[in-house]
Amino acid sequence: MSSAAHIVLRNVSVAFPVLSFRDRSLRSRFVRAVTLRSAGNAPRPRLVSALNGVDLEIRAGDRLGIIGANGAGKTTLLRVLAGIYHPTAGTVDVCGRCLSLFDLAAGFDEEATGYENILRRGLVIGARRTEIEARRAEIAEFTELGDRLDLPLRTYSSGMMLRLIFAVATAIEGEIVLLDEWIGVGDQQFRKKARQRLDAIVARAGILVLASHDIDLIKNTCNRAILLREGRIAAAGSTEDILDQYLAGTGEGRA
Ligand SMILES: Nc1ncnc2c1ncn2[C@@H]1O[C@H](COP(=O)(O)OP(=O)(O)OP(=O)(O)O)[C@@H](O)[C@H]1O
Repeated sequence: MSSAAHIVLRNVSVAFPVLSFRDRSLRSRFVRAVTLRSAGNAPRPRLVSALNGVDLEIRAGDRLGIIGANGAGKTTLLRVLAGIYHPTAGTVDVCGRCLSLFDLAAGFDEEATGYENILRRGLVIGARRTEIEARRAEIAEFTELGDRLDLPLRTYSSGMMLRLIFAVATAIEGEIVLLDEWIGVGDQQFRKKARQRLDAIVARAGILVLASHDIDLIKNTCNRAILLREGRIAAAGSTEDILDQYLAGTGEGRA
């Protein structure tokens, strides 16, 4: 796999327009219509800022941890890197094939069979149809779900569902792996198998970006980290330094 993978973000911001419940309600719309308010008086959405002026360069060999409190912008940043969100300002340059191992439920259809969902989910995480079809048998075997793969997804337990998600996610390779903290999946035996497979994927990837609240996971996986605070990069540096700053901010201190 090429080692030329890189990511450059310049001054990236993401803001979401949000209408309040009151502005969206049918009653409010009806009242506005009967009082003949002009379009100029239509409610303006409030903007929620999720990322603000983010500058970031990630090079081949980097294992970047993204840490920050709830709502700091971690998932939004992963989604920008995956091309799911386009920035409202700034530029994003991602060179290399991205494997998006987060947003676990995306692409699944409750009424479709396990086999059909293998294809759907594979396409969502960035694989080509031919690639998924070529690995179908291998993915099915890894799930250990046997004939149940012919049944609709709505009949699966949550553990079975996780097996399917994980098997698809880790059958495909990417130069850039985007991940959050969902690794603790399934029962004990499956978790061990899953962890080994994920480690192999991460080892082969040129770049890993891991967004997590799990300090040990970041410490054991990443060589660089950024601390996000209210959508901005508050600090960037070695994993050790950034975890120190994060834990000092939360008042937890280091173990
Ligand atoms: N679709 C959306 N519409 C409106 N606001 C959003 C949307 N997605 C995220 N936000 C807001 O953007 C900010 C960043 O959210 P994000 O999910 O990226 O944070 P996070 O760091 O991943 O949080 P957590 O650790 O809780 O998962 C939050 O204020 C959130 O409310």
